[in-house]
Amino acid sequence: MSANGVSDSVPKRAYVTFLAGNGDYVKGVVGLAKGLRHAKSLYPLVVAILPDVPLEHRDILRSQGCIVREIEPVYPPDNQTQFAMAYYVINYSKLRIWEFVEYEKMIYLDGDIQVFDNIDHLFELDDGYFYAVMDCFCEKTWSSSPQYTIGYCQQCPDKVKWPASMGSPPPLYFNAGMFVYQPDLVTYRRLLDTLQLTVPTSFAEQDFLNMFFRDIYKPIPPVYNLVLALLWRHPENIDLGKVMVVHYCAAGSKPWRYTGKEQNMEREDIKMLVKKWWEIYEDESLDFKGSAIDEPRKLDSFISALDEDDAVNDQRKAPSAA
Ligand SMILES: O=c1ccn([C@@H]2O[C@H](COP(=O)(O)OP(=O)(O)O[C@H]3O[C@H](CO)[C@H](O)[C@H](O)[C@H]3O)[C@@H](O)[C@H]2O)c(=O)[nH]1
Ligand SMILES: O[C@H]1[C@H](O)[C@@H](O)[C@H](O)[C@@H](O)[C@H]1O
Ligand SMILES: [Mn+2]
Repeated sequence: MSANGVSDSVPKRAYVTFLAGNGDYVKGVVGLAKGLRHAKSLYPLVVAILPDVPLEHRDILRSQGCIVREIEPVYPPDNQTQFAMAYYVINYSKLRIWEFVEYEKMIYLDGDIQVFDNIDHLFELDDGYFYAVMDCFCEKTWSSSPQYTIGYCQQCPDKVKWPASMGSPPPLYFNAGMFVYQPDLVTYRRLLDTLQLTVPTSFAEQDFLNMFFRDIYKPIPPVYNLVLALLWRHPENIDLGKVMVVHYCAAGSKPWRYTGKEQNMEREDIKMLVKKWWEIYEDESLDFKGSAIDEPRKLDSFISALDEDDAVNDQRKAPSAA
């Protein structure tokens, strides 16, 4: 038994997301915390936050039952950020989540993801691999890639075949908005060291993680991270009724900013998915009812303080030797 009465044999698992800045992504994280509760997930949501997240937002997250952990930003090598899309550069800080070794296994979810069904079973996947959903190369965000240029997508590799003249086809590439991984300090150090030797590329840490974990990457089905563009680019690969996790990553699809004006956003399936996100976000019955959970390190010192109190109490209760 550990000090807080939880059996040590229960595997230490948690969901984890990332939050930066004082903008409206905090809404996404609140929505995600409520979505995990709605799906009756057994594990908490840790929010790795950059120092620029304001106090009011941290309080909102704690009041929603999240475990808030401040992390230091991670920067790519000096003066080379111009190669990555500016908007994505802060995502290198995500690498800090490998440091969360008080958990044996974690599921990372972007703040613009919603979980509509319980996915706790993903924690049972074999150790030693990196699990994530294969991305799609068909949207304009990919327009500077060779894949996009020739119309090749790993979602339908036989439609436009990778020409032999271009060498072997690119290795499988995952979307880094959702993945199952094991925190580990050796890996953490290697990630940070390797980053300093790596020239940043368009999709920042997503490209980097793809390169780093290439040999142990195992694809999982798109039901665990529906990259919305799959709905119009590869509808034959998607059965919407079976989708458990939705990633509102397509341009104009963030539910808290949705106007319906951008391309594809007028689609009925998109309107339905945005509505479903709002239903969870606005459902007061999904608000956290317990008392705010402090970050683990502080909780540890709180527990040891309690233990000290117990020791004092025990002394008080102990019959006098005299
Ligand atoms: O101002 C911001 C911007 C981003 N984020 C966090 O960073 C995550 C990633 O940003 P987006 O979700 O907007 O990015 P995309 O989904 O379009 O990007 C994809 O490519 C990125 C490349 O850097 C990352 O890998 C990301 O996880 C992956 O889903 C957000 O969900 C959110 O958790 C913030 O907190 N504040
Ligand atoms: O991570 C990116 C991002 O999510 C984009 O919105 C999407 O178009 C890309 O396919 C993906 O690689
Ligand atoms: Mn995202």
